Amino acid sequence: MTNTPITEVPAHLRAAVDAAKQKVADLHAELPRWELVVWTAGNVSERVRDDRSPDGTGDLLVIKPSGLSYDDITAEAMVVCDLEGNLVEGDRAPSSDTAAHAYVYAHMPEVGGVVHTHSTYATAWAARGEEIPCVLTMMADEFGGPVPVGPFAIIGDDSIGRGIVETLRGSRSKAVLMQNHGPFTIGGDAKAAVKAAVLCEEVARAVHVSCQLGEPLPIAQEHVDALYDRYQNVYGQR
Ligand SMILES: O=C(CO)[C@@H](O)[C@@H](O)COP(=O)(O)O
Repeated sequence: MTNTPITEVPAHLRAAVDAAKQKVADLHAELPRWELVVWTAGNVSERVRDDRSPDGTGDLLVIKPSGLSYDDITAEAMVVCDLEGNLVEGDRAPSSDTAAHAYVYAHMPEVGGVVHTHSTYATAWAARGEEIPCVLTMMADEFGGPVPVGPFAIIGDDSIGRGIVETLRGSRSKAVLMQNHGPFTIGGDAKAAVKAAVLCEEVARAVHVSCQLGEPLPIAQEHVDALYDRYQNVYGQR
């Protein structure tokens, strides 16, 4: 994605960026709350869409600064980057996973939020490079099938982001287990991506326990499809 560098938050995005900073700050508290992280090992971002750039090149992302303790996270501490991962606003370096988040936003226009954790059970499946089979109705509901594994990729360039996109593009899953690393999740906004991270860890744990007891039973594809359709289109308060 080539576009003129964004050197400051445009005036017409100021209010949306400030709202996203508060939302992303608040959502980081959910990571320790649901025991998805230790220390600072997780991050949440949200896209801020620029309607004046229909090709998405003016969109921004809001994410935490790298290494910031969850106890110290405030809206004011959040940083803003463009979709190439360049810092646009903030006085600290952005998350070390910013390039991955940015690559997802740049190549999956429907994605509005990205989360990365090292939650224990999902990371254990990632260490084995094994997808989580769709043997629970909760998996059919939220992921529409198995939780897939993405390629081994070293942090530092767009290879993690590329692996996430290659794995999730065309998949119903909102979660990918990056081999030997851990889960990344996506959603229509940051809250949906956090929910996917919470449910990914829950099903990773439940299926792991089931595997200790014996062979989990698969769910027929027709039932997976029906469960996914209901949950995505009917479930909850309308
Ligand atoms: O997994 C890694 C580094 O390998 C990161 O996700 C984790 O340490 C969190 O880094 P940030 O504090 O977001 O820079």
